[in-house]
Amino acid sequence: MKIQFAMDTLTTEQALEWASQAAPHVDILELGTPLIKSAGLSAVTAVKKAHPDKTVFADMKTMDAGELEADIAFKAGADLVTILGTADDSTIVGAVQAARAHSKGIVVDLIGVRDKAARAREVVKLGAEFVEMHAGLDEQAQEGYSLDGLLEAGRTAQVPFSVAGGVKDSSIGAVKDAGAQIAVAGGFIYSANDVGSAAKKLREAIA
Ligand SMILES: O=C([C@H](O)CO)[C@H](O)[C@H](O)COP(=O)(O)O
Repeated sequence: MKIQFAMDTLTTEQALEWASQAAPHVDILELGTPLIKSAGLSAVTAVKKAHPDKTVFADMKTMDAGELEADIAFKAGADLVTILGTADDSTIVGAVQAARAHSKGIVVDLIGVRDKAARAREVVKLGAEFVEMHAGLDEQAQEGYSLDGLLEAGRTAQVPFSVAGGVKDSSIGAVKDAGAQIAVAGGFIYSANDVGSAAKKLREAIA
């Protein structure tokens, strides 16, 4: 299973610092939505330039104009770009067209989708590379939140998936056992005193 580091920060400088600390232990470097909104797509270009060997993931969370938004992210250096699962099918199809033109991939983020397993099957048929079973930061803050619902959706969907929603060293094993291709971790890594050690801890937990 691959590990994706979600860098939810507001500056390119911070992202570059975190990326260099975590890079030896992760496979995918994600530019979080707040970072892209704050710094722009030049942040994607900077991270790809610093880490050409890593898969660079632009968390655009696009809801409309799929082809246009995916195209500008790929041109900036992204290898994978997210479209929201709540978007119209035509938005996803447009984004997939852009991905094919660049020989890159579209990931459909299922944040806010009630029946994630059913929508996962639909969007993979539309050409998504994989889906992200995702509970966002606001959902995670609610009382009683757990990863279990995401893992169950992944198990039943029968399509390639990642899991994002507060993954940490104590839960990454369950993500692997559920059959995920990728575990996404943001806060667990970037909130640690030592970003590199936190990323290493995740890798060791699934070794
Ligand atoms: O996508 C995310 C969120 O919507 C804010 O942009 C996070 O990057 C994703 O949830 C992973 O971060 P953690 O939940 O902190 O592990």
